Amino acid sequence: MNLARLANGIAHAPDNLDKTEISGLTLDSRAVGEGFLFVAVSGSKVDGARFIEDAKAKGAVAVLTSSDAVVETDLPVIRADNPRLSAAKMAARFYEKQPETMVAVTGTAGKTSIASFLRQIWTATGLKAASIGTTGVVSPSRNDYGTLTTPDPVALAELLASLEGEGVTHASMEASSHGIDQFRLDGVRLAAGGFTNLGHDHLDYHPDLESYFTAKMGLFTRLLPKGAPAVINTDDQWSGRAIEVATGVGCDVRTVGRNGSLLALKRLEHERERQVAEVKTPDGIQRVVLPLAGEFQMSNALVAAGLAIVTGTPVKAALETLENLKGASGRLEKAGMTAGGVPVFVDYAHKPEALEHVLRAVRPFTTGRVILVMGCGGDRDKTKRPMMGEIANRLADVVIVTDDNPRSEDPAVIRSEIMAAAGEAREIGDRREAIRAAVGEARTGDTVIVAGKGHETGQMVGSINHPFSDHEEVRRAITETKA
Ligand SMILES: CC(=O)N[C@H]1[C@@H](OP(=O)(O)OP(=O)(O)OC[C@H]2O[C@@H](n3ccc(=O)[nH]c3=O)[C@H](O)[C@@H]2O)O[C@H](CO)[C@@H](O)[C@@H]1O[C@H](C)C(=O)N[C@@H](C)C(=O)N[C@H](CCC(=O)O)C(=O)O
Ligand SMILES: Nc1ncnc2c1ncn2[C@@H]1O[C@H](COP(=O)(O)OP(=O)(O)OP(=O)(O)O)[C@@H](O)[C@H]1O
Ligand SMILES: N[C@H](CCC[C@H](N)C(=O)O)C(=O)O
Ligand SMILES: [Mg+2]
Repeated sequence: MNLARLANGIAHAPDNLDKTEISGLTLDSRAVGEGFLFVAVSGSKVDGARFIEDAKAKGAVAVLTSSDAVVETDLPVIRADNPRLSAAKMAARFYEKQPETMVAVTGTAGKTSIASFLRQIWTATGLKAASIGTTGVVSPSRNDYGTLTTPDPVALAELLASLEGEGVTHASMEASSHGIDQFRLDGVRLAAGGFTNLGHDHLDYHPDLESYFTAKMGLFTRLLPKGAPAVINTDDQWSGRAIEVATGVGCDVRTVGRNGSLLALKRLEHERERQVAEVKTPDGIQRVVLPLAGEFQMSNALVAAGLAIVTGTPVKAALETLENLKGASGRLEKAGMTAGGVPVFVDYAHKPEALEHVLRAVRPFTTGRVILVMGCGGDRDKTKRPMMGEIANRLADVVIVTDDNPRSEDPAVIRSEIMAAAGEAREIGDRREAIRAAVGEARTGDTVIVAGKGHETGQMVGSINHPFSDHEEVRRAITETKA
């Protein structure tokens, strides 16, 4: 694409760019190819401007950087006040196509589940749908493992174009606070947005909870077009504030939950691994069956149904399809059952509120003890550690503290910070051994939860990701215990 056209109205380009053709763009010099525009931004670790010469050596033909950056290069330099935002807009212009109906969901917990549920509702009603998020990308023709919750803007734009090329018309995606803050979604043409809840997470990145909330609200204040529907869960401490913000910027706010204006949860009965609800809808009361345990899953299902409804799915169909929903991988997922009939769940709770919800969710059908295996990630918000230790100690009967992606930190130090608040908890650093111990001591009536890694397929120690799956380890432990 012609560079002058690519930059037009998005960034200030020198006058002589009419003849420069761009074959791609990237924020990472390591990904530059022949004929690329290199976007040099200052990051949390380094200043991308340091890599302009590397980018040039790899074939970059122009640079986009901030208005005030001092750069020395003979490549043409395009300037913008906010080069991350400009990069997202340029990527959208470069790749052009996107699924016709794009929906993004934000909040501390439930995004992956909702993105998956929404894709399943759309698919069940005959649409070609995809979901994009922490667990990867799922579409009628792919099931790719993911790394980031919200991909970088260029990868995202490329992905959306390729989904459109596959014939996908509806796509749901997760908007992480990092993603919103770093302008990764600013090129996405959104039809609707959703909000789940706000809890303690990522306070290593955001200065405090208030700024974390403000970042999340960027979905409504910046990313949704004026008048677009915003589906908000009513049952969180932050729901009122989120409704206020979304209403204030002119979103068409529809709420779901106990006091929902679109979908109101009137009665909820928990059975062992499913729940039955009565939901008040604009078309009257409808019975809803959800084949998943945990009240939080009902909340997620209602947000997903709400998002389907505001993007055109009939109310009755949206709620009926919930009966066949599959949980997202590693979200309170039964990974196996011991010989004594003890269910062993793998769950992605790696933050306080999630852990609390999951421990509460299994209590109604646990006649014996709740046995929990948990840890906390290295190089991530350290203040979560004692909070999660305290919750584990208060809500589980047996707690085994183990490793969960120590990354560059000393795993023993991470464990000790959890242990300091975890009462009688036991410490078994080796996650495989910890899972084996939990499964080994489970008796009929107990429930085992292995928390923190969910769908992940590796244990990150230093910078090496060692293959590791909680699902596999649970199955192995069950087999070994039976033998
Ligand atoms: C803290 C964080 O979010 N960092 C993201 C951010 O990096 P940054 O801009 O701060 O990077 P930096 O290392 O300081 O480098 C600055 C710039 O120089 C560039 N560079 C760097 C080295 C080089 O050799 N050449 C080069 O061009 C980098 O590509 C970057 O553009 O922008 C990059 C490009 O989009 C992201 O890849 C990177 O994600 C890192 C890998 C990451 O781990 N992010 C996590 C924390 C994250 O985003 N998580 C959220 C939430 C998860 C959830 O709870 O669901 C997510 O959406 O996944
Ligand atoms: N609505 C909810 N309220 C509280 N906890 C939840 C809710 N939904 C899911 N959880 C808990 O949070 C974990 C992560 O759920 P999910 O992956 O759907 O959320 P997420 O917002 O995508 O999280 P992440 O930001 O880590 O990717 C689940 O395994 C469960 O423990
Ligand atoms: N997207 C989350 C994943 C955390 C998963 C947990 N297993 C950990 O390593 O802390 C993050 O990067 O904070
Ligand atoms: Mg997620």
